[in-house]
Amino acid sequence: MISGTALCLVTFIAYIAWRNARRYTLKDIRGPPSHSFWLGSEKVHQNAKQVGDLEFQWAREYGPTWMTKGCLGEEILWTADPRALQYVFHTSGYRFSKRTTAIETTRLFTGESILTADSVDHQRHRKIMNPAFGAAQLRTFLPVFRRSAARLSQKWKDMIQLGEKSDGCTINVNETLSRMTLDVIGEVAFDYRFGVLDDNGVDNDLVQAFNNLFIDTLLYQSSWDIIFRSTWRFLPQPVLKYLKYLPYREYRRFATYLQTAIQTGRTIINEKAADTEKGSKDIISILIQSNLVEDARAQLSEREILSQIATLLVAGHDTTASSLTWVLYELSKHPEDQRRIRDEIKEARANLEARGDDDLLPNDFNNMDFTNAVIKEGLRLHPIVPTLIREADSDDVIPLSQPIETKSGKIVNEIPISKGQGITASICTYNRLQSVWGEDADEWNPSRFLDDGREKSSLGVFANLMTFSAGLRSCIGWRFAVLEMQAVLVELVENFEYRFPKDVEIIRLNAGLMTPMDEGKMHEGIQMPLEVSVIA
Ligand code: HEM
Repeated sequence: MISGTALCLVTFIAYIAWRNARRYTLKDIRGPPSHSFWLGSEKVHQNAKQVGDLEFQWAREYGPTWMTKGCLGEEILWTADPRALQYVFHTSGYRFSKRTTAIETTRLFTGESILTADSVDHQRHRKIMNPAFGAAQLRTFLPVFRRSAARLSQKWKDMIQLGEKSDGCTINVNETLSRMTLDVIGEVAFDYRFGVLDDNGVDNDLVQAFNNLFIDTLLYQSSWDIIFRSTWRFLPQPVLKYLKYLPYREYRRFATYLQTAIQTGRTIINEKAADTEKGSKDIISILIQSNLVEDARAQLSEREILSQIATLLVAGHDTTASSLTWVLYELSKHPEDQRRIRDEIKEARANLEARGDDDLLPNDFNNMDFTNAVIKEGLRLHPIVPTLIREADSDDVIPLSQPIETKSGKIVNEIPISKGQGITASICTYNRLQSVWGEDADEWNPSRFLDDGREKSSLGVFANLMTFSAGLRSCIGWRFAVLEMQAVLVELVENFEYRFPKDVEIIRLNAGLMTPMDEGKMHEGIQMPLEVSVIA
C-alpha cells in the first residue's frame, strides 16, 4: 500500500517536473528565496501581515519585475512594470488567460459567468452585458445612489444620537457602507429590495449565504489547500467540474452561496417574466433584452444569465464599499482634505441653485476636481484587488519599460517566456511606482491628480490606475463604481466629520478583496472604526 502511494507521488512529481521544464526559464531573474518545494513563497505571500508589504519590499530590492517560486517548484513572473502590464492586459488581447486556479475558484461562487468565461465566450458575455453599463443607463441609477446615501446618512445620525457622546461616536464605517451598497446593487441590478441597511433583510437567505463569504474561504488558506489548488492546472476540465462537491467547509460555503444566488435569480427572473408591463430598467432586465436580440449562437443560456446575478452581487457591492471605506480612512487622517471637499460641494450646490436644478447630476460630480482627486488617490493607494493572475497561452516576450538586472549581471529590457508561464500582476505595487507617481508615491497626496502631467501615460481604464484592471477583461462596472463613490462621498463628507480613533491600528488583509481589520480586534472581523460627528 505504502509503496503504491509512494509510486503515485513520485510519478506525480516527475510529471510536474516534466510540465515545469520549459523552453525559457526564469532562473536568471532575481527574486526572493523559496521557502519550500511544496509551497514556494505562496503561503508566506498569502499570510503576509499586510497586503502588499512583501511585494513593495521585493520591488525595492529587485525592481518592478521579479521571480518567485510557486507551489511544486513552479517559477512565477511578477511584474508591476507599466509596459509589461500594458502588454499582458491590453496589447495582447486574450493571449494571457486567467490561470486555472483563479478561474476554477471563481467558478465555485459565480458559476458560468463573465468572470470565468474566456476568449470568444467572454466576448459573448461582454457584448450582452455592455448595454447595462453605458453612460445613459448609469444616469438612471444616480437617484438610487443618492437616495441610498441619504438613508445611510440618516442611519449614522440616528446612531450618533443614540450613542453616549453627543458630539459623535465611533462607527464601523465598512459594515454600514457594505449594507448600503448591497441594497443599491439589489435595486439597480435586479430591482430587488434587500433592505439590509434598515436591518429588515438580514435574515434573507442570500444575504446570509454572502455574509463573510470571503473571510471564511480565502483568508488564511491552509497549506494543503494552497498546494491542492496549484495542482488544478494539471487536471482535465471534466475532473475540475467536481470541485464544487468537495466536502470541505470552504467549498461548501461557496456552493451554498452559488445555489442560493441561482435560486434567488430564478425567482427574480420569473417575476419579471410575469410582469411584462413594468418595463424595468435594472441591469438584469437590460441584459435579458439585449440577449433576446442576439442570434441564438451568441445568446447567453439561462444558467449563464443566472450566474451573472451571483457575479454582480460579488463584484458590484463590497468592491465599492471597501474602496469608499479606504477613502474615508484617509480623510479621517487628513481633515484639511475633508474641508476642501466641503468647499467644493458648497460651490457645486450654489451652481445648482443658480441653474434651478433639484440635485447634483453626473456632470456636477465630474466637475468637482478635488473630490475626484481624492477618489482616485484612494483607489491608487488602496486597490481592493491587489494582484491579478494570468498565464501565457503561447511562447511570448514581455517588454519592460524599466530594465532589470539579472542574477548573472545582465541588464534586460524584455523577458522571453514559454507557453503556460504564470504571471502575477502586482497592481498594488504598480499603483505606488515612483517612476509613475513621483517620489511621494507611498504617501497620500490627492493633489497629484490635479497636476495633468501625472496622467500622461495611460494604463488601465481609469486615471492611469490598474485598480479596475485594463483591456478586454477590465472592470465592466468602473463607471458605475465611480459615480456611486462620488454620490456617496459627497453625501457623507457634506454631513459628517471624520477623525481617526486613538489606539486603533488598521491592517490590510487578503480575503479575496483587500480587507481592513483592527489589529487589536481581529476576532471581530472586517473593521474600520472611525470617529464620526454630525456637521451642525
Ligand atoms: C471600486 C469598485 C470596483 C473595483 C476596484 C473593481 C475592480 C475590478 C477588477 C480588478 C476586475 C478584473 C478582475 C479580473 O480580471 O479577474 C473587475 C472585473 C469586473 N467587475 Fe469590477 N470593480 C469594482 C466595482 C464593480 C461594480 C460596481 C460592478 C458591477 C455593478 C463590477 C462588475 C465587474 C464585472 C462584471 C467584472 C468582470 C468583467 C469581465 O471579466 O469582463 N465591478 N472589477
